Amino acid sequence: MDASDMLLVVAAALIDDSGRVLLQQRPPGKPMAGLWEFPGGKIEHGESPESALARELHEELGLTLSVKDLSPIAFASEPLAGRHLLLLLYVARTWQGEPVAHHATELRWVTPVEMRGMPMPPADVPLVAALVGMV
Ligand SMILES: Nc1nc2c([nH]c(=O)n2[C@H]2C[C@H](O)[C@@H](COP(=O)(O)OP(=O)(O)OP(=O)(O)O)O2)c(=O)[nH]1
Repeated sequence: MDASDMLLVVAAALIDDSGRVLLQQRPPGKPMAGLWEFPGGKIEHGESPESALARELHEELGLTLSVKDLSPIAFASEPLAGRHLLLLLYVARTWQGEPVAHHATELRWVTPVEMRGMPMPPADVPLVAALVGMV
């Protein structure tokens, strides 16, 4: 597989003071509609993973984060729709603003244990397991 076949995606586990993580529900009409995901999206040409994630969190939730607020914790590697998804998961505990669902159907703060019972994309399953051990 050529590197250009890779779908490079960054996502964030935003963790609040009580150890809950913010998930968003994918809207109707998109692939995997209705599933719950970590906010984030594709890295665009010329961006670092961290600057892409800060941009996505601003576009999707209206939050402001500095790249130093983002710590890498896990990644997933999965075939997805004829390509190969590399999903890089970061955690953040500080940001500015209150999240607003600009793209998602709904936002929900959940504990990692509650997250296990929510329908998520296949790539997220091992990421949730990694979060359970660290939040
Ligand atoms: N943001 C996010 N994307 C995920 C997760 N798990 C997972 O498989 N993905 C996939 C779904 C998409 O194929 C891709 C994220 O790209 P995206 O959000 O920019 O793409 P999209 O399909 O929603 O929409 P578009 O930009 O192509 O219109 O990664 C996750 O937890 N968070």
